[in-house]
Amino acid sequence: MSGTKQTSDGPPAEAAGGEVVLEASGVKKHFAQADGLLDRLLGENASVKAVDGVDLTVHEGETVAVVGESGCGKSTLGRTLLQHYDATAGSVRYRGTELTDLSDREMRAHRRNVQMVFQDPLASLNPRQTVGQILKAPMEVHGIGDSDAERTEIASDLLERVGLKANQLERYPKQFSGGQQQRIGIARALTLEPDLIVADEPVSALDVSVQAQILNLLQELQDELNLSLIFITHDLSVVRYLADRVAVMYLGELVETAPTDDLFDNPQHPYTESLLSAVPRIDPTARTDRILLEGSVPSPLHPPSGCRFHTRCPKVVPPADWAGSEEAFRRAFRYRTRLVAGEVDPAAARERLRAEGEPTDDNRVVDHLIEGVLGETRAHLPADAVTAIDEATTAAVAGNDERAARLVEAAFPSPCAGETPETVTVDDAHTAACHRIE
Ligand SMILES: Nc1ncnc2c1ncn2[C@@H]1O[C@H](COP(=O)(O)OP(=O)(O)OP(=O)(O)O)[C@@H](O)[C@H]1O
Repeated sequence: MSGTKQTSDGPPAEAAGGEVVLEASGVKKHFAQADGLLDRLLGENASVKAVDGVDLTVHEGETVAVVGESGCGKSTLGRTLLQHYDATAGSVRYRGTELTDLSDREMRAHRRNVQMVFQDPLASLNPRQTVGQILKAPMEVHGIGDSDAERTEIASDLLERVGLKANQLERYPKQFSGGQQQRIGIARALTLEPDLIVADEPVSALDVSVQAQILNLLQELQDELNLSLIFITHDLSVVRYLADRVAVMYLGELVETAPTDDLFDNPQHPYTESLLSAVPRIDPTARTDRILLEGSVPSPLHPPSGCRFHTRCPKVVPPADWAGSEEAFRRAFRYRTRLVAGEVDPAAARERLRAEGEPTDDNRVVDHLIEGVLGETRAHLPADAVTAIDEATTAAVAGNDERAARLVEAAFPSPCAGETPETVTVDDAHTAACHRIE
């Protein structure tokens, strides 16, 4: 469509209902950290790659949900977009102005445009201040209202707007329930009339019974004030009716971004599929089997090569010359991942055999380990794959973990481990980064 602004990860501005408010491109936030005693002694620092090259665009009046498991980098992304953290690399533009270049004075003035609502409302409110003081403090800093009386009036209006009573201004945060405290947190975020709010897990610390009320409040305020909202959550089930678009984050990167209905109806990335499989469906015929991911998010100190999700992906791609079935490859690949991560434990296997009164010689331990992971799949693997697994497991049982890792890496290569997937446009504003997508 001519004259319509098309952004890399988002829908055309007109389709999204407004101009671009925030545009992040290639944003990284790395935290310096000495990796271990040896590294510290050698002066070598690894960095925690909490956010590692994110493109994200938010339009006026739009809600973009950022979802992913704990530790994927969602909060760090939110704080970096708001410049609470300096970006390690990349660009963050607010209504066309590059934020990473602003002077301290310019940044102070900019801060009123963007605000944050936090997960733990009580921890984010000063316990020694009354609600009135909490709401009026930012107004004083930014010169809003000509007098204390005027600021008190604005604070009273705000309190009523978030569903509390104006006469509660003199109370302290701990005199309120969790849901009410979050209403105060939201009122505080609104004091400076921002354009954009980043809400970081705003309901996950609240009782289920009040979560919907707070979500409804956010939505009402957003409609009323034409706010843009970045909604950070680990729980995809809360975003379906709240978000216009969803960005799925895994280990510092966005793996899929799509309009909400598209993402729910036509997920492309196996990580998105696994998150969606955990979302309860109202329509039982639409039920999909739960995909259980093994383990937790790997450390962002040393993220996996290639596609960062490959160590947990249920759909890892076999090499072109693989002679067996995809399913057999994936079982073998899972074994590779565990051997490489040092998670195959010969001592524990020997102990189990002993407890069951079985022989505990090395050959028996090797068989027991392979049996535990591969089961009947072993019979469906090509002969050279079986040989590689036997040799690698024998090396692990002999204590040579490095050789074990080398053997399985050579026997079970995958493009997912070897090459970083490109971000592909699936459909209009729907993008995903996975080797399975052409
Ligand atoms: N200040 C910091 N210094 C070092 N590492 C950090 C820092 N802040 C976050 N991290 C690390 O960065 C990674 C991403 O953390 P982040 O809190 O952004 O993830 P998240 O997806 O928001 O998870 P959660 O929902 O648990 O907060 C984690 O491994 C975390 O330990």
